[in-house]
Amino acid sequence: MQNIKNITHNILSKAWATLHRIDYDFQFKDGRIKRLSRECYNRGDGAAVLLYNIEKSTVILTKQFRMPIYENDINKGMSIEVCAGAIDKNESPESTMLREIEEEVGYNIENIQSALNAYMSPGALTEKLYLFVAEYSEDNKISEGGGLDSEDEEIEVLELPFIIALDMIKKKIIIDAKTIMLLQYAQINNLLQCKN
Ligand SMILES: Nc1nc2c(ncn2[C@@H]2O[C@H](COP(=O)(O)OP(=O)(O)O[C@H]3O[C@H](CO)[C@@H](O)[C@H](O)[C@@H]3O)[C@@H](O)[C@H]2O)c(=O)[nH]1
Ligand SMILES: [Mg+2]
Repeated sequence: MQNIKNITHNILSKAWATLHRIDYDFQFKDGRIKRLSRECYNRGDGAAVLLYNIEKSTVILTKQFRMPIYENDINKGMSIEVCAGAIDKNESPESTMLREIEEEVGYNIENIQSALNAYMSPGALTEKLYLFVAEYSEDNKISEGGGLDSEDEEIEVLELPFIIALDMIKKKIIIDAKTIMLLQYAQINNLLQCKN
C-alpha cells in the first residue's frame, strides 16, 4: 500500500451524485512526497446480473438510451446491457439485484450467484460493481418489466440466443463493459451451450 497522508475532500458538485476533488500527500517509491489532486465521481456502488436459460440457451438483456454514450458517440445512444442498478443505501447487492430484475425485466428470481466484482473506471469512478449470474425460466415471468415510470426509465427487454449475444460483442453492437464481462464469464465457465 502506498503511503498516503493528509487527505482532504472538496465537493465540486453535489447533485444526483457527488464529485469530489481529493487532495493528498503521495509518497513515490524514491521517497519524494508530492501533494496530488484527483477528481472522484461518487454515485455509490452498483449490481448487475446475467439471466440465462440452459434449456433454451438464451439470455435476457435490456436496451435503453444512455446519455453518456450519446454524448461521446453521437447516434449511438442506445445501449444493450445486462439488467443492472444502483445499490440504494442499506441495501445489499443481492437484494438490489432481485428488485432490479423485477423492475427492469419482469422476472421473480430467488437464487443468484456472485460471479465477479469490478471497478469499471477506477481513474474516475468510486463505483464498485457486483456482478451476478442467475437462471431464469418462463415460470419466473411476472410482468413485462420495462423499468420504473417514476425514474423515467424506458427499457426494452430482449431475450436472445446466447450465440447471438456473443456475436453482438464481436460486431461491437454490445459495448457495455459489464455486459461483455458477464457474457464472456458465461462462455468461459460453460454456463450455456453456444447453439442456435
Ligand atoms: N434525474 C437523474 N436521473 C438519473 C441520473 N443518473 C441516473 N439517473 C437515472 O436513475 C436511474 C437509475 O437506474 P438504475 O437501474 O438503478 O441504475 P442504472 O443507470 O441502470 O445503472 C447501472 O448501470 C450503470 C452503467 O453501467 C452502472 O454504472 C450502475 O452501477 C448500474 O449497474 C435511471 O433511470 C437513470 O436514468 C441523473 O443524473 N439525474
Ligand atoms: Mg438499470
